[in-house]
Amino acid sequence: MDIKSVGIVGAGQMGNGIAHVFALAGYDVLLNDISQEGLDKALALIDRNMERQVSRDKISAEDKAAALGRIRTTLTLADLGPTDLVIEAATERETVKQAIFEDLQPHLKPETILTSNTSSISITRLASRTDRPEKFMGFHFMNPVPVMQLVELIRGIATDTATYETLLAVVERLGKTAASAEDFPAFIVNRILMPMINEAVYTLYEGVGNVRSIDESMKLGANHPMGPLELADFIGLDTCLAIMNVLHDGLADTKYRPCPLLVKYVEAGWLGRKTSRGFYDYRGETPVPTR
Ligand SMILES: CC(=O)CC(=O)SCCNC(=O)CCNC(=O)[C@H](O)C(C)(C)COP(=O)(O)OP(=O)(O)OC[C@H]1O[C@@H](n2cnc3c(N)ncnc32)[C@H](O)[C@@H]1OP(=O)(O)O
Ligand SMILES: NC(=O)C1=CN([C@@H]2O[C@H](COP(=O)(O)OP(=O)(O)OC[C@H]3O[C@@H](n4cnc5c(N)ncnc54)[C@H](OP(=O)(O)O)[C@@H]3O)[C@@H](O)[C@H]2O)C=CC1
Repeated sequence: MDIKSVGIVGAGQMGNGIAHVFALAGYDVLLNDISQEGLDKALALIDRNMERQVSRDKISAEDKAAALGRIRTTLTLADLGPTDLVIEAATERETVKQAIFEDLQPHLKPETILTSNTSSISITRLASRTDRPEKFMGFHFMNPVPVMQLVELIRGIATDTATYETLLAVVERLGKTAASAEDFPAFIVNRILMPMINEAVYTLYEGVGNVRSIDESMKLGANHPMGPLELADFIGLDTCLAIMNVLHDGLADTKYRPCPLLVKYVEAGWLGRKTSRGFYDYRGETPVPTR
């Protein structure tokens, strides 16, 4: 199938990044969210991130203007009905995602491919609640989307080959690299990355190190571009906890037990960069460790 238009549900950090790369690759993009403020913020961020690419000669000012012209926004989910491909990038909660697919379904063309950018949730289970499990896939972009090369492609048990091949061609047109993962909790990247982040929070919880020493150790001692706690704040602590819960529930192994300190930060509403406070406090000029 030739994909020309893309509907994106959820205009958070992933939704805006996904809209950014699809628009630059020439797709017509329709971005949906439940709040107008969310949509306005996403458009402003896309503009700023594209401007950075212009200033670094990655794209031309004409490319930027054309891409921005291809992005439309809507608060009405049903408006995504005529698009060829839908990418759900709303909050990492299964009930939220299921409700979106249920509400969207009556408005879709029969041939529209449905995908979720979920970090961890079963694709087979999400697909089984729709009218098209054979045209449903996990389409997992990495954060920040304009920079990260990888896209994980996850087939549910019922996904057909044509759908997989269509998405493979889309990834190629985006100039990114696809990796196929089987549909087990958190797939490949987060199966490996999230237990490391959770272990970093245990290292903090048990007093082995403080926020700064843990992050410095992994940056300077293991050459990670960001320390694990800085990265957790960047991803969102609510998302990190949701992924750990999916691993813990889905694999029934205590080694995936979310650190109680991670739970406490989420309970406090300290979700990382997006709420200006997490393992670091971002409200001042420079981030200040909270422990
Ligand atoms: C949770 C999940 O389900 C899965 C996940 O996504 S897990 C998270 C995966 N992501 C990571 O692990 C990210 C780890 N961090 C990094 O790789 C780096 O810190 C980083 C790329 C984010 C920033 O790198 P940096 O060197 O500190 O910053 P900076 O020099 O400003 O940026 C590097 C490049 O990225 C670009 N960039 C950064 N953020 C950008 C954005 N949002 N949009 C466009 N470009 C961006 C910059 O323009 C710059 O480009 P050039 O090298 O071409 O000049
Ligand atoms: N953060 C990351 O590093 C990565 C995240 N992901 C996955 O991407 C998805 C989105 O994550 P992320 O962008 O970080 O999360 P954010 O919290 O930044 O954004 C989620 C967005 O979805 C909106 N939303 C919530 N419910 C609905 C709904 N019913 N309809 C439309 N929009 C809705 C939220 O609005 P409001 O704020 O008003 O609630 C918010 O704007 C998750 O599944 C996550 O696991 C995948 C790869 C990396």
